[in-house]
Amino acid sequence: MRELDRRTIEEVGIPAVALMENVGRAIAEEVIRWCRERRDVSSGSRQGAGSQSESPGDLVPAVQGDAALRLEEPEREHWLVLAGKGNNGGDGLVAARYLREAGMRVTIVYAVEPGSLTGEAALQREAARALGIPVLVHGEDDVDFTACTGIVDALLGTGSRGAPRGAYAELIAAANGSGRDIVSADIPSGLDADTGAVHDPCIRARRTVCLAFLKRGLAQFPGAEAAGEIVVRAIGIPALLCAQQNVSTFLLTEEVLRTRLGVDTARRRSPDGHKGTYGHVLVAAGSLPMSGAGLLCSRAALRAGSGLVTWALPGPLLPPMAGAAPEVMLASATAADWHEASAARVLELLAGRDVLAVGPGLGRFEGDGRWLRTLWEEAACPMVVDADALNMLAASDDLDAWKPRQADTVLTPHPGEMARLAGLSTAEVQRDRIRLASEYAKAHRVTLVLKGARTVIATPDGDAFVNATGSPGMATGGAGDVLTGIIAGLLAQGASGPQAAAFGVYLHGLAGEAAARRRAHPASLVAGDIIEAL
Ligand SMILES: NC(=O)C1=CN([C@@H]2O[C@H](COP(=O)(O)OP(=O)(O)OC[C@H]3O[C@@H](n4cnc5c(N)ncnc54)[C@H](O)[C@@H]3O)[C@@H](O)[C@H]2O)[C@@H](O)CC1
Ligand SMILES: Nc1ncnc2c1ncn2[C@@H]1O[C@H](COP(=O)(O)OP(=O)(O)O)[C@@H](O)[C@H]1O
Ligand SMILES: [K+]
Repeated sequence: MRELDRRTIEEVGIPAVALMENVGRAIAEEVIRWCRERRDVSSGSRQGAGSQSESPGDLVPAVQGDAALRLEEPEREHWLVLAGKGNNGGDGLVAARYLREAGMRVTIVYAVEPGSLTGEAALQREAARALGIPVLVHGEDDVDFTACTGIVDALLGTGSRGAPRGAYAELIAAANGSGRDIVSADIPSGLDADTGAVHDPCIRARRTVCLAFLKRGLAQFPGAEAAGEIVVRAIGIPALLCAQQNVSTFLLTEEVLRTRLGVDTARRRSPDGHKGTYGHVLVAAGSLPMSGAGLLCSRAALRAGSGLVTWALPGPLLPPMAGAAPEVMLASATAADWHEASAARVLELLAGRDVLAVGPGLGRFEGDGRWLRTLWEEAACPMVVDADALNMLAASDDLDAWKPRQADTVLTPHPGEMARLAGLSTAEVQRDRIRLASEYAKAHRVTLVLKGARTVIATPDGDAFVNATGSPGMATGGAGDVLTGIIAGLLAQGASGPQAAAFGVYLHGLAGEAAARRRAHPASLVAGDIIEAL
């Protein structure tokens, strides 16, 4: 049993069966929500075998007053609930009851002889039996997966060890092979909840109802792919215990942004606000071959709501960039290319400005480590460090000797940059993204944004947030420069480092999704589209 469950049950005295009831209900609600959304997408088209079968015993759905458990024409649905012999199976059996109460057809498929269930799961077996929910037993009865409209995977949960064996493996393979939508209880059966290792076989879920808190293995690839959409649902474990138990990894939702991070997700603007109200970003970025990076970053900062943006760039870039984005102010930071002493000019330009974004498209130059160190130590305002500025940071072997920054600092590495920062290979970074990001953020007192699908935002205090917004179309040059601008723009409006980083990543992903929808194909997305979708 998980430590949190144990403490809730033994120390607080909440009965295990009460938790299981909450779990099963949450799973049923998510199944019903799935059915509704699926129907919305297929605009009412009837599907599956449910439509040709009778409703369960001509029952009138008993949950008509409960919106989360209500479904129009529930008899069109016939779900199989695959139940293992442990508590995960017990969760599924409770869900079966609620789905049945909603008027859906439900058949329980036991992986093992039901008489072998014990404890709370055995109680649920009896309740399901008393209600007359149809039962099949793997190995004894034929299970026709094609006759169902969806599958609840309650085979294996956090008590699972190693690759699924025997009946479990056979049911997982059959469920995947059926092509039916699968909603998993807690974790997709076959996934290691801690490491994210995907065993063979492993359920391929459309949605995973993760119970009580985000399991790390679900939040990162390849586990994330098996989990599908992740929903974290409360199950009655007191928040106090979660805090004491150091639950520190969260799925980044609007609610988490509001409650855990204190973000005003409505982004209210004061009716009498003026451009000065919303801050001024200085972007130190761009070089001749990579001028667009600075432009994208500056435009994104404005679209994120910063009142003013000035782009500090090499003088020779000024004429070609003039007018490229009329809203962006330009300031020459050096007569020719970037050089070590130009840090002083950037600091001069920072006077009266609120945030420094540094890195996109800079390139590397002689003395760049000292250049960055000057900015790091002397810029008293919040700072976002990206791209080549991260490589400068990584190349500096005396980072610990740098004067610690007092203002918020946000680093935004992609996995390759993170590898250089941490002295690891990219593969090693990807293997354990959450732990690595958290350790780095705590050790260096920065907010670290480890980019890529399911971006991780780690705070200096040890929290980690996993973002689920975004589109594969965002794997395109310049998308990271846009993110840097967004985070800087939010910092300029008064957000803290963790707030700006988390909200920025969330908004960047939403904009990427919207931009991808606007194109004929996500592959056609370019970074500028993300800015236009903000
Ligand atoms: N009271 C609690 O502790 C609560 C637990 N909850 C649920 O309980 C789950 C954990 O339950 P359990 O600890 O009972 O464990 P599981 O239900 O995950 O599985 C344990 C059972 O599966 C078998 N098994 C393990 N690995 C296997 C493999 N590779 N192949 C085949 N069989 C395997 C074991 O022999 C055991 O019978 C959670 O994921 C969650 O769904 C929730 O109901 C909330 C409350
Ligand atoms: N498959 C994906 N799903 C979601 N977001 C993605 C995906 N691929 C890339 N992104 C996002 O796009 C951005 C790419 O940034 P980066 O690699 O720094 O590109 P660049 O340096 O070209 O700007 C990051 O924010 C990353 O999280
Ligand atoms: K499961």
